[in-house]
Amino acid sequence: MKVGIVGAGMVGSSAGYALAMLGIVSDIVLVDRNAALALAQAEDISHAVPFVSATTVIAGDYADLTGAGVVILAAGVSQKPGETRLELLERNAAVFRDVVGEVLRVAPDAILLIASNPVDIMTQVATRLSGLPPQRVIGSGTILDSARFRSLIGRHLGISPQSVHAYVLGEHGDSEVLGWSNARAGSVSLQSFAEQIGSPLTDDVRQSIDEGVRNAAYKIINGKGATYYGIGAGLARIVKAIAQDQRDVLSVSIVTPHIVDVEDVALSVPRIVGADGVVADLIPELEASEHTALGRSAALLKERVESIKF
Ligand SMILES: NC(=O)C1=CN([C@@H]2O[C@H](COP(=O)(O)OP(=O)(O)OC[C@H]3O[C@@H](n4cnc5c(N)ncnc54)[C@H](O)[C@@H]3O)[C@@H](O)[C@H]2O)C=CC1
Ligand SMILES: CC(=O)C(=O)O
Repeated sequence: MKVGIVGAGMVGSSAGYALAMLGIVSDIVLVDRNAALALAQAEDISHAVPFVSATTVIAGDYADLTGAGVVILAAGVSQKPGETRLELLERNAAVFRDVVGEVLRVAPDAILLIASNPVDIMTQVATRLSGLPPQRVIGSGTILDSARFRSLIGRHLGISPQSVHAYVLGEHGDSEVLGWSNARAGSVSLQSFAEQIGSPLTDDVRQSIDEGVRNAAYKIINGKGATYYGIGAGLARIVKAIAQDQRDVLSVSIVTPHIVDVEDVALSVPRIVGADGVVADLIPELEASEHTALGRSAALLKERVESIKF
């Protein structure tokens, strides 16, 4: 499969690097309005390829995306220290008005994989601009937040994050909802396992994990200006599910007809991802407080998406 990446900055190039390291696609094409940057990133990534895979990595123009199975959209501006994701909306919506049409002109059958922030709203913008079915316009959503959640739970319990099954729901942003009530260590409820090993999930522990997940991006951006390795790996993980028709359960964002009391809003719940994009949703049973918080998150996103013209 050929994968296109529009936006060859930190996120786009990290996704390209992660994909090249996985070695699961034949071709990666990087496109950026800064052609020199795209070329430099492609060259650099291609020099890592001989160590692990045979993926061809080039820089190109939109025409070079012809035949792509997936196109990642990581173009636009990113947060400055202290800035929220939602503050990027108008600028990145303007970028998508140019980019989405260009991509579809040459790759009408591609699944669009959205990374640019605010990712849920950009997913809804891309869905509307493209006219594609929502299942084929997938935002990375809370895949990164779920990884952060699993990582912090795993650390607390002393088990691998891959053995923690836990999802962050709703917005990829400040209103996100950590799904504590559904979280599992292996097949055991988190609370039960934590008590068995004498490391209970006290209110303080939960609070500290919640803050660690919710504020991760702010802390990293303060420290090094941007986040990119985590989302790069997350995007590669979604491409793998599509390229290999894996039907993996991943928390990703698509326009969802109905969630809590909100209609037609893009946000994340666990969904099954395969060759045709999102194949089905796994709407979790939530505790009352989580259900209310998910409704608030959905309503906030809906209000913001209705505030922009596209
Ligand atoms: N979904 C997620 O979990 C995450 C999303 N992000 C978001 O990803 C986006 C990219 O972030 P970075 O790579 O750090 O930014 P960056 O500034 O390093 O890269 C953005 C690239 O987009 C290019 N670009 C801008 N307008 C363009 C256009 N019209 N056509 C083609 N290329 C264009 C720029 O030349 C630049 O190279 C941001 O919106 C950021 O907030 C960042 C981290 C995590
Ligand atoms: C920047 C961003 O969206 C993140 O790292 O979560």
